[in-house]
Amino acid sequence: MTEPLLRIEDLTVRFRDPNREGGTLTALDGVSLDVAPGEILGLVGESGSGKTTLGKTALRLHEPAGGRILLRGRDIAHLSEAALRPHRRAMQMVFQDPLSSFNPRQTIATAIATPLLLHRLCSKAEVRARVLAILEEVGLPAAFAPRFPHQMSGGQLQRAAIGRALALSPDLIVADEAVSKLDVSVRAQILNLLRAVQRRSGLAMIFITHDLHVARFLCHRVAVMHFGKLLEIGPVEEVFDRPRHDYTRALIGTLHSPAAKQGNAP
Ligand SMILES: Nc1ncnc2c1ncn2[C@@H]1O[C@H](COP(=O)(O)OP(=O)(O)OP(=O)(O)O)[C@@H](O)[C@H]1O
Repeated sequence: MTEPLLRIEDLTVRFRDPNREGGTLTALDGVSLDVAPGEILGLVGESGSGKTTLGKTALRLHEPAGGRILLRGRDIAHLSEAALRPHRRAMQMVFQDPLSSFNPRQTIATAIATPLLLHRLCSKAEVRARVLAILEEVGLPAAFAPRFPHQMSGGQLQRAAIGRALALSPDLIVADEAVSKLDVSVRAQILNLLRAVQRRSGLAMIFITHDLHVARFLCHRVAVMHFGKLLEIGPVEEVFDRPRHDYTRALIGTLHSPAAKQGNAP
């Protein structure tokens, strides 16, 4: 078996409990899983089950209370911000709401160019051509380069957000409900784009979604989260067609309902 790109071992994350003075809340409880290079792993589970916490902790946007986060074999769980810097480029996140992930006073071209220059991935002379190539890669004509975020639709902005992440040639993208705010017709286009860029670039993706149709369409494997624990993980068809847990069975029940079979897929 190929070495995993990301290995998460016994990961535990606690937050301060806002409802209990001095209390803590365990958002992730001993979660272990691997992500292979070039794989799309879906994280599904109901609200509050720990999906976002897992995605963000994998990228070290949170520091875990326990466990290991091995990125290409190197444990990054407790690295300082300075020691993390070289790894940051390799791990990018795409959020649910593209509008709030862009600076409203910056054009799309500047938003894509800034991280490229910051990480010294191209020179000032090359950056314009690079930005236009990235826009093209995500299906946006060059005319979008000078636009501001409020001058774009949700789908166009999510394309730009994917482009901004791709620009850094990451090994891993965590997409957190990246299509759930989009209209159904646009949703399918963005899912197709994600699938195409993943195939083209060979990057791995953790795709967080509460929508099981979307998970089934896009992901190779799927992990089911429940109350901060990993309930089961396996190839999409296996988990959806032969779930091992009653909870998973209940969660996917809707997928096999007559309405779902009549083509409500994304
Ligand atoms: N920064 C934080 N501070 C305190 N508690 C948090 C924080 N982030 C998440 N939590 C709590 O951790 C638990 C898991 O939340 P998380 O957002 O990871 O779940 P989720 O499955 O992604 O849910 P959703 O689908 O609603 O985004 C919840 O109880 C949540 O309230």
